[in-house]
Amino acid sequence: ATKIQWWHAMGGENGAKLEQIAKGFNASQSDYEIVPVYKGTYDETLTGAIAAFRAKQQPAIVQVYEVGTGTMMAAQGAVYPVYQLMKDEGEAWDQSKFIAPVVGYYSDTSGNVLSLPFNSSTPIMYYNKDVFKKAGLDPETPPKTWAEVESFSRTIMKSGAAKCGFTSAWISWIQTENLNALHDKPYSTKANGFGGLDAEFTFNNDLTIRHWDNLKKWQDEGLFKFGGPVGGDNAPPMFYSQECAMYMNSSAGRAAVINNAKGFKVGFAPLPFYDDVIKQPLNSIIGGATLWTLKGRPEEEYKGVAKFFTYLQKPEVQADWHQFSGYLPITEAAYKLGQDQGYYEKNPGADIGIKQLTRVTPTDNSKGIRFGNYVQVRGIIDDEFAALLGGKKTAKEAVDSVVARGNEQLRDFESAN
Ligand SMILES: O=P(O)(O)OC[C@H](O)CO
Repeated sequence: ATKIQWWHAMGGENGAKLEQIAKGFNASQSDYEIVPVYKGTYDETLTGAIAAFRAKQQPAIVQVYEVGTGTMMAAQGAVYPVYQLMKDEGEAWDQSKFIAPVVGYYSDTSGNVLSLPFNSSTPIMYYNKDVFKKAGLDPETPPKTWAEVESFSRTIMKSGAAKCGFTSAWISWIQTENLNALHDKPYSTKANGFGGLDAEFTFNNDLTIRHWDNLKKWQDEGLFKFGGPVGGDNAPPMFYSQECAMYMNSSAGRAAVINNAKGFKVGFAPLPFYDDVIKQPLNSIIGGATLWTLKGRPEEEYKGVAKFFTYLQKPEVQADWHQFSGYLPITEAAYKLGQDQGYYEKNPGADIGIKQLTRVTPTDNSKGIRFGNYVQVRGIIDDEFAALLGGKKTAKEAVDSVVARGNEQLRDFESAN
């Protein structure tokens, strides 16, 4: 069989499941063998794939997180657009199968989806129902607003039910990018970067500054515990050990929550918002990743890639992956299959992400973001957030600095492309 490398960034429960999916495809035919290779975090996987391409060592398939989309789209000589691949290899391709927010996020200016949607997510809030009960809070009523997150956290701590109110993974994705989308604030000019490489960041607005300032104050009071840079790997254990009562992370944290949050009941809720800024928050934006096909591999591999991509779109494969991991059902058929199976009734909260993502028609501010060099910008966000938490900068200084340094990255990318 022709071997086809699939570089990916899925560790833990979801990584094991991804390997099963590859095995499922390999067992379904004998011409091709998909070989999954774990390359570390999303930024390590993307950086590694770019280096490999330059060295002519690239895999046929690489999983790239949503914020790497701008970089991949600009790398025209390196990527083989999925719609083109499927056409060339005679495989069926119908973009209307995918849910609208996914198509919107991954289409080029002509409306073509360039990479295969595979694992789209959106951030949600997980909370410990037992701790809520112990603190005298209603376990069926999670906080809706940031004011409630603050007051519930204080109640929880004062009652001794838990040591910390809340933690969060991904300060960049959840507490900065999604924060602005939910409140209908532009993240940059040019429709959050969808309108061109000459976009400039503008998210150093009152909302971001106020929120970062609150996070610093809440940290100092002990209500909030920082989960660490990049994805915030320290956040999940603080929730599993019942140290923090609430926890914001990707909907795809679900599999690990189910596996690790032992001995207490978990509730699922939408992300909180500031109700004096917006009465009803907009949709959250998607995260997770898509599968990009890279050029320059032997011709026979591409037929196998196309067949594998057809396999991944099967409703039963997609629904199984979604239900196991917490990634969204990214095709309408996979969502419907789950409904017909009674999955959402049997698993309350499993559809929080999809509902939050599709609750309104997205505006230019909530459709997503698209920038080059965004791996670097995420690094700058983490740097400046650390400076804020360490008391070296005020929230305004930190956020202004992210925007100034981030804009340098955008200008570098613009001149190189
Ligand atoms: O944890 P994931 O896979 O849902 O991804 C989270 C963010 O989208 C990464 O940018």
